Amino acid sequence: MMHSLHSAEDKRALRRELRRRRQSLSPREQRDAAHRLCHQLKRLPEIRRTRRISLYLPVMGEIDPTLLIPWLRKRGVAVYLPVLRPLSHNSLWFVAYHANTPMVKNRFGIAEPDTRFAAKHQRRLPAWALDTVILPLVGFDAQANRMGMGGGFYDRSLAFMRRPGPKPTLLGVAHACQQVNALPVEPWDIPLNAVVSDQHIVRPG
Ligand SMILES: Nc1nc2c(c(=O)[nH]1)N(C=O)[C@@H](CNc1ccc(C(=O)N[C@@H](CCC(=O)O)C(=O)O)cc1)CN2
Ligand SMILES: Nc1ncnc2c1ncn2[C@@H]1O[C@H](COP(=O)(O)OP(=O)(O)OP(=O)(O)O)[C@@H](O)[C@H]1O
Repeated sequence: MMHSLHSAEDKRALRRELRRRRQSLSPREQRDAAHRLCHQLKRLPEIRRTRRISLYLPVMGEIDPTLLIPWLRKRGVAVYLPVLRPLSHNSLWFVAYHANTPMVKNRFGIAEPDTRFAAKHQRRLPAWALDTVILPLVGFDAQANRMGMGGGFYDRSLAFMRRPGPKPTLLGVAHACQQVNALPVEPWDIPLNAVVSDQHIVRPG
């Protein structure tokens, strides 16, 4: 693998390679990874005390965090999904997700709760109102640095983390095969509290 990423071109190439890696996992490997991830997550103190958590519906080989939902429901935890904000460039809202939530496809083809419904029922929150955010990662390193899809969606939505005030726990999740030696840290990157894979938990520092 590459030792350093000096250009945007290198970063794009690495993102492409890591996306290819997770997409080449078999359905069986995906299923096993999802179960192992769920097991790792349930052990985390941050998850055991969460009341409002956002996760995501997996696409294109992303590790599946949704096996956690029944366990969260039993504990009375409110579950949210990211929704693209219509009038705010590349940032996210978080909308309550239930079995009967009306869903629509966003411009990337990812199912998300219908915001018209969410607005009416006041079930739409900015990230600061959550206590845990589960982020889908394309790549991560041993320092828990992250690489996402490249849209800056989570970084923009979490920019408030730099200011005083309430701060959710940020947990990146990924397949173990998405780990690399080192990722470049960009000025806008918001640090994670941990990265959780199907095989281990990585904390920064
Ligand atoms: N499951 C899931 N949901 C998520 C994210 C995610 O990474 N995974 N996001 C995390 O940010 C947000 C959506 N961000 C995304 C950013 C880029 C692409 C994407 O597929 N881009 C295409 C090319 C762009 C296009 O189609 O116009 C690509 O890279 O091939 C998808 C989602 C919110 N929801
Ligand atoms: N807080 C911010 N304000 C303005 N632009 C931002 C902010 N955060 C990130 N960006 C922009 O978003 C773009 C994508 O950033 P980057 O490549 O780090 O995405 P990513 O972290 O992989 O994606 P994501 O956050 O969606 O998982 C960059 O061009 C960056 O300038």
